[in-house]
Amino acid sequence: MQGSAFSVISGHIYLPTRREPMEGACGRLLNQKEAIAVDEELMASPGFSVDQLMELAGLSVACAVATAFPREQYGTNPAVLLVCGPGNNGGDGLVAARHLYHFGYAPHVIYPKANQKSQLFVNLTTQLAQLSVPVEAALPENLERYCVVVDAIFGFSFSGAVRAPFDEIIRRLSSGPPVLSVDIPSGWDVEQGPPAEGVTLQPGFLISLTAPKMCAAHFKGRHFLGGRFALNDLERANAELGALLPQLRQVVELPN
Ligand SMILES: NC(=O)C1=CN([C@@H]2O[C@H](COP(=O)(O)OP(=O)(O)OC[C@H]3O[C@@H](n4cnc5c(N)ncnc54)[C@H](O)[C@@H]3O)[C@@H](O)[C@H]2O)[C@H](O)CC1
Ligand SMILES: [K+]
Repeated sequence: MQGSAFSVISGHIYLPTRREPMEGACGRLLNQKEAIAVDEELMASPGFSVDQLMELAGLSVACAVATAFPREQYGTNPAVLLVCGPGNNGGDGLVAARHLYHFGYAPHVIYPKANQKSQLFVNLTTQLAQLSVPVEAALPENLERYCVVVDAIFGFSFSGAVRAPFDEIIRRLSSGPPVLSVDIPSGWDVEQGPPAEGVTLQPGFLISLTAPKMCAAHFKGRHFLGGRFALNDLERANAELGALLPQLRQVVELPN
C-alpha cells in the first residue's frame, strides 16, 4: 500500500498523523517482525503488562462488536460466538467475551486448546465461569443463531498451514454468520494475506490492534483500529486527528 498514514513517533509505535490522514489507506502496514516488535516495545519501556494490553485489546474488540452489531437490533439476548485460539489472540477473545456479557450480549466461547498453564488464561476462564458464560471445546452444530462470530483464533504469530482442530473450525466458519476477525483473519498469512489454495476465511469485519498488519491490504470489509494504548504520544496524535476522533474512544473505524 502506498502513502504511509502512520509514522513512528515513539520508538516502534506507529501512529496516524494529520498530514497523512487515514482516508483511502489503512496506514503503514506492519510486517510480522514489526508487529511482534511493537508488542515487545509496549511491554519494555512503558512497562505495560500482557494482562493490561490484553484487557485493552479485548475491550476494543467488544466495542467493535457493539458498534457493528448494535445490541438493540438483535432482540433481547443477542448471541455472539467467540472462537479462541491457543495464543494471545485467543486471550483477546476471552477478554472480549467478558465485556460483551457486561454490554448485554450473550457470549458463547469456544476454546479448543485451552491454556491451563498460564495464570492469566486460567483467570480469564474463571472470570467467564463466574458470569456463567459457557466455555466449550467444540464448535456448536447450529451457527445460525449467532449475530456474529468473533474470530480470535490466530494473530500475528501465525505461520504455515492451519493445523487441526482449527482447520475444520475455519472451514465451518467460512460459511455462516458474519465474522469479525481480531487482528488477523485466521488462516491468512500475516504478510501475504489469504492462502492461495484451500478454504479461506473472508471476514466482513476486522479489528486491527495497535496498527494494521500487511495482510489488511487484502481485506475489503469494515475495518476498525483498536488496542489504542494510552501513551502520551498516542494521545497527542489522536488530538491531531481532529475530525477523526472517535465518539467511542476505544475504537476508530478506518475508511476503505
Ligand atoms: N500490542 C498488541 O497489538 C497486542 C496484541 N495482542 C494479541 O496477541 C496476538 C499475538 O499473540 P501470540 O500469542 O504471539 O500469537 P497468536 O495468538 O497469533 O498464536 C500463537 C499460537 O498459535 C499457534 N499456531 C501458530 N501457527 C499455527 C498453525 N499454522 N496451525 C495451528 N496453530 C498455530 C502457536 O503454536 C501458538 O500456540 C496479536 O495478534 C493480538 O491479537 C495481545 O493481546 C496484547 C497486545
Ligand atoms: K484472528
